[in-house]
Amino acid sequence: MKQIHVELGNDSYEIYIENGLLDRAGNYIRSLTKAETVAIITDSTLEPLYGKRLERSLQQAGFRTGCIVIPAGEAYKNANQLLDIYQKLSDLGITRSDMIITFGGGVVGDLGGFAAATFLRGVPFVQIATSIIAQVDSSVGGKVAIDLPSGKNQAGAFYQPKAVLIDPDLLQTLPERFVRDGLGEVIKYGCIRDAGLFSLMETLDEHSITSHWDEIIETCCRIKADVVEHDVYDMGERMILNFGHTIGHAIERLYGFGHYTHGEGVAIGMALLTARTEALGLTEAGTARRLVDILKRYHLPYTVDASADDLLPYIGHDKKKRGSHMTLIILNRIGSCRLLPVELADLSTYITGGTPS
Ligand SMILES: NC(=O)c1ccc[n+]([C@@H]2O[C@H](COP(=O)([O-])OP(=O)(O)OC[C@H]3O[C@@H](n4cnc5c(N)ncnc54)[C@H](O)[C@@H]3O)[C@@H](O)[C@H]2O)c1
Ligand SMILES: O=C(O)C(=O)C[C@@H](O)[C@H](O)[C@H](O)COP(=O)(O)O
Ligand SMILES: [Zn+2]
Repeated sequence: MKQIHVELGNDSYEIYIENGLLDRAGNYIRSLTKAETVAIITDSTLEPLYGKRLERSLQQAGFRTGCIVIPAGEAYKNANQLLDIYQKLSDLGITRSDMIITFGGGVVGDLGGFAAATFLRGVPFVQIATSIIAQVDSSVGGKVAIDLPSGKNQAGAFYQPKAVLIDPDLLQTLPERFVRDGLGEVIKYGCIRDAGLFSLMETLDEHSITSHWDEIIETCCRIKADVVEHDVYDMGERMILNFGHTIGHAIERLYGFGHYTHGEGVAIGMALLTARTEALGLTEAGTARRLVDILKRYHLPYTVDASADDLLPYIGHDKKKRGSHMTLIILNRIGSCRLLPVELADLSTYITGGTPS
């Protein structure tokens, strides 16, 4: 069992990474709370696969359980589903001394976490992360949100979980497309902070990487915990976790949520921006090539059939926009990045669609 502490004062918590953890989740959660009732928020793919196992573990630990199932996919990370969850939490009689568990990928974690943050002005919650994106990124750090017609994650909160439970065994049922999707975020971690992780991924492929999940999940969670501990409210350093997201989020919104997965959008965003910053002499020569090569290796996209003019209206809603400037995250080289404040009028120098060039 691996345990990573996230030090955030009164909001501190532990990340537990352990194969088979799902069946022991009840005991872990019992050690955190005297709650009578636990509301599980999950999706329509996960509930039939694992719902009974999770409920059994919770009931054995003395909890009364209720399960709220949302339709699977990014298209449902929205206000309608949020209202539906509020109603069901109310029907279950959830109080502030009870507990919510988000059991799923990043969509369930973000949407269910936002419900936890806002229902009764806040009910404690635990993230049980089931996809690669959730196990390496979204379950840690307390960003919870829903999408709005104006763009990704446009309504949300910073609301930390009481614990994060990660069972890498669950990845065995994750569909291939979402394995690749998650690798988009793992490649991001290599780019921004860990040249060794990036090099390791250059020696593996989508099959051999499966025997490295524990190591990769731990590495990414440690980076994320460290970044979040320094800047929980995303005022500066935390923005590095947004590398590739400015263009990526605009692509997700432009094509309709769910057409491109989040990791696919981030992959294209990293490739396009890095090609541009390398051409401008801001990024070490050869970096964009290595990035495109690793995206090809894991069958991730790096081009988009859209222009800068298509993307710029959505980029205008990015949360890194402050007044008349936007902060971009650019690579110095693989493993090292920096924040680059750019006047909005100059954004088109950096933002492109099409193919990295
Ligand atoms: N809050 C954050 O810090 C943060 C970080 C990264 C991404 N995100 C958000 O996360 C979302 C993407 O996450 P995602 O890729 O996990 O999406 P997701 O939750 O939609 O999961 C992807 C698909 O895989 C299925 N699935 C998940 N785990 C499974 C398992 N073990 N077995 C079988 N099927 C499984 C889901 O049902 C879904 O169909 C986006 O909305 C993104 O914005 C948030
Ligand atoms: O935790 C963060 O901070 C991140 O930026 C992690 C990202 O991978 C994640 O996609 C996040 O939800 C994006 O946040 P947003 O503030 O751009 O909506
Ligand atoms: Zn992301």
